Amino acid sequence: MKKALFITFEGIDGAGKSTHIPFVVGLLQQAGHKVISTREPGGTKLGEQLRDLLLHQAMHLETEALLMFAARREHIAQVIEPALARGDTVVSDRFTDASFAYQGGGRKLALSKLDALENWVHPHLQPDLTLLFDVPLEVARTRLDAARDPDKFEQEQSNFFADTRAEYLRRAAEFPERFRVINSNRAIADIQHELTQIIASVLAA
Ligand SMILES: Nc1ncnc2c1ncn2[C@@H]1O[C@H](COP(=O)(O)OP(=O)(O)O)[C@@H](O)[C@H]1O
Ligand SMILES: Cc1cn([C@H]2C[C@H](O)[C@@H](COP(=O)(O)OP(=O)(O)O)O2)c(=O)[nH]c1=O
Repeated sequence: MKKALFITFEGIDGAGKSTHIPFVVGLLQQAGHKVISTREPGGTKLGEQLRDLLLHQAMHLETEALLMFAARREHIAQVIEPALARGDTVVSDRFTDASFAYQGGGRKLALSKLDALENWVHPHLQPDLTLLFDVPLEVARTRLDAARDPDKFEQEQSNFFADTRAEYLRRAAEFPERFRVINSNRAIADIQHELTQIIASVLAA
């Protein structure tokens, strides 16, 4: 049986990660994996209700962090762990690195509090591979302006995204064994070429 993988997609809003998820899911399926594609915040009925609050309702930054992890707890229990236990591969549009980047980097919640939540909610679960889509802020902003109405996070100022991006890159340097940083300021075909190589090397490992 194929080894079940847990793969996460990360990046600031507008970096292009959602664009590439179907492509990577296709690569994994071609390699014989059954793939569960999911997202955070969300992925469960309760999680999607929490997502709606998180993306549209102003709240204290600690409430925001706690609700992100509450949604994650449900997501792990109902979706991620059962899928991995069945031998399915899980692809998630964001996971805990997003809490460190947005609530920690962007909003300045103490990283020690996020460490505590992570150790509580998933002490033994980490992604096998985290694809970090990295672009300059102005590129992300231009893409978002052209694409959609902004939610609560997407309305933040550029210094918020500079700090969010910096925390993502700091974590990529801290956990090089699972992170791959992808220069997302390129043609989609070039990014797909790199993704094909990364997935091939992970599947061969
Ligand atoms: N490499 C790219 N070059 C040009 N436009 C892109 C690229 N990647 C994504 N886009 C466009 O940018 C917008 C945001 O992409 P999306 O994948 O939704 O970003 P994210 O999920 O990271 O917020 C979309 O309109 C998408 O078509
Ligand atoms: C998972 C997670 C997401 N977020 C934020 C990042 C995004 O701005 C937002 C929703 O993520 P996302 O699904 O990437 O938004 P979209 O579909 O609009 O591209 O939630 C956090 O702040 N902390 C978290 O832990």
